[in-house]
Amino acid sequence: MKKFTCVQDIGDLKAALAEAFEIKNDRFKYVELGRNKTLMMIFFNASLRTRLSTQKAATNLGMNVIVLDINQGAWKLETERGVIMDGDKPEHILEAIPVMGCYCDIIGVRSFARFENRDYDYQEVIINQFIKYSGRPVFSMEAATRHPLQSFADLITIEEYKKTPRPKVVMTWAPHPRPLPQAVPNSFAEWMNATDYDFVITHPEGYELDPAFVGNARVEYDQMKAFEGADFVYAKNWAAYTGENYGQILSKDREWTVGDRQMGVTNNAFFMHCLPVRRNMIVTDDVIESAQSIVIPEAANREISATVVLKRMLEGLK
Ligand SMILES: CCC[C@H](NC(=O)CCC(=O)O)C(=O)O
Ligand SMILES: NC(=O)OP(=O)(O)O
Repeated sequence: MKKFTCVQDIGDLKAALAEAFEIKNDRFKYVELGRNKTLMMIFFNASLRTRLSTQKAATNLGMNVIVLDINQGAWKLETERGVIMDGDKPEHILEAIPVMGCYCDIIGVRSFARFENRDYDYQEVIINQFIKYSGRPVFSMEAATRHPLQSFADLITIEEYKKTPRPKVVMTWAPHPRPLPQAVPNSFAEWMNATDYDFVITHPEGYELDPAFVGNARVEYDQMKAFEGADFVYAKNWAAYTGENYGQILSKDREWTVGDRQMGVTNNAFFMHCLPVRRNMIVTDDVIESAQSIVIPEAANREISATVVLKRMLEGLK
């Protein structure tokens, strides 16, 4: 595996799930694979789960780990080519990336959408520069349009908890005080569309995601109707994607906050969220603390999804 940025990069999902459950059964099984190999994790944005679970995954495989928070201690980076660098950025990313590649064997990158220009974000400029110039295998730790490590963990979790072969999975928008990226919902939709689940997306009008990610999913503007008979509810906020509204908040309607009212029409659905979550904006205290909430096992599976991806990258180095 030379890159991991999207569902296609993991290949056959059934094989990937089998590998995940094998590793979950013995997470140190491949501890020799990463001996004397170094993972470099580069964060342009904050993180808790990705930072900790990916570092744990690397140690499961016997790797050394270097973590760099680009905005704390490193030189401010110019990311645009052709800019006259007479401002407050002493280093260009096109030098920094190959230099970082000198000190490691595998690179993970977190770089959120900036919401300044939709084309810039959706062309994945930053992570694609790492893929092009680092000389190393690169995986996404959430980029501008996807979060594949999260989505792989979400799939593992649904497979562990589903009670029927083809569960009804509902991804619902929920209100948030800030404009959040479309990366998590895009990625979840991409992975759900790669399964044979009954997948539904529900959100207020104006929050339509990129059709390239929505695919064949059913879109329902009536949240209660969407929740009917659901086996899994996946809640997330995202800012508007369409046209001039890109990156904007169009609604903070707390009728969309997931509570007992909505969960009451489901098929005793499990509640999922990638975390961090704004309680009583996205979901009520009662729902996220209920027996149906699986947000903690979902977060725990981030170690497993990262271990599978790092294992495949290490195998590719041989
Ligand atoms: C894994 C999720 C990362 C990120 N979440 C946030 O930025 C939340 C920040 C906040 O709640 O203020 C997002 O929505 O993409
Ligand atoms: N779900 C997730 O990626 O969490 P962090 O942003 O804390 O890494």
